[in-house]
Amino acid sequence: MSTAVEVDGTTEERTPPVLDLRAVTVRFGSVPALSRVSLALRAGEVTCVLGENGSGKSSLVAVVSGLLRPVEGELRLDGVPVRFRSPQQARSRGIATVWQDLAVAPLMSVWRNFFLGAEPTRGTWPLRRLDVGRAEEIAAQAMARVGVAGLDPAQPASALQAGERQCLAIARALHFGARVLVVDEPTAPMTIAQRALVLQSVVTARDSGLAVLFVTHNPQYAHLVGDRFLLLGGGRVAGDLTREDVDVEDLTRLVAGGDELTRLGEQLRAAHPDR
Ligand SMILES: Nc1ncnc2c1ncn2[C@@H]1O[C@H](COP(=O)(O)OP(=O)(O)OP(=O)(O)O)[C@@H](O)[C@H]1O
Repeated sequence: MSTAVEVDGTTEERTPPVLDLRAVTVRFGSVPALSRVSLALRAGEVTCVLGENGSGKSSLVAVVSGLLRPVEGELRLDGVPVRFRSPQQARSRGIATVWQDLAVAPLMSVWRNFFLGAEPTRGTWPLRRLDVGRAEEIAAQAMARVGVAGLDPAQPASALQAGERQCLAIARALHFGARVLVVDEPTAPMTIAQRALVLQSVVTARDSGLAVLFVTHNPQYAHLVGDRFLLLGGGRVAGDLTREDVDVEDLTRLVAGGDELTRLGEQLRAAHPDR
């Protein structure tokens, strides 16, 4: 089912969101980390979240991933209100998160990290055995799909570079049928080649029909892959723009004016202290 919306006087068909945040508020004590943030994530679309430190990006990731529960507002999955009690629950509903400080089990092989308990087996009980060959083949194919070709799946995960680790998590999400992919880009230094790998795998996920939420500090990277841009300032939505609204220079200017975004958020809060 799709809905028709008016865009510049023309009627455009838009699919309904997979995941919809409606006026979500999150507080830490009396500090509002997010204030009435709304956001619709659609299949085959990358939504980039941008904002300076403390603007609420991690809180937004935590809400979507089931780590934080909003005090106000709601999440809807396929139009139905949901309340995730844990990241496991969000994951079981098809929301895969690639955390900023993503951990891998460094001494375990790449394929073990890929399956993490969901390994393929062969034979029937009581002779059921782990099918290592098949597991390696699937992991290697899944990694190649996100742009990491020719990888030895038997090597320890510690041999992977930072971007490849993120790709491993994205490859898992694709293989296990996630519908929403949340990528919180690491702020730690990464080579351009590693960043490019992550961006490429975000595009692969989008082209495979996932709804992608991509959190980044970098407007250039955002503009390379984003269909929509959510600008946060002081926990509020300070801008919700599409590719048609902004070119990369506009986006860079808006994000570089992070202080302005924060001030705007504070002004909005002062104007509506009850919200
Ligand atoms: N665990 C916490 N306890 C108290 N306040 C918190 C906590 N986590 C975040 N905050 C506050 O909530 C607000 C939003 O923080 P958040 O970490 O979501 O921003 P961010 O945009 O992800 O920042 P960064 O880019 O530095 O990670 C900030 O004012 C922050 O100080």
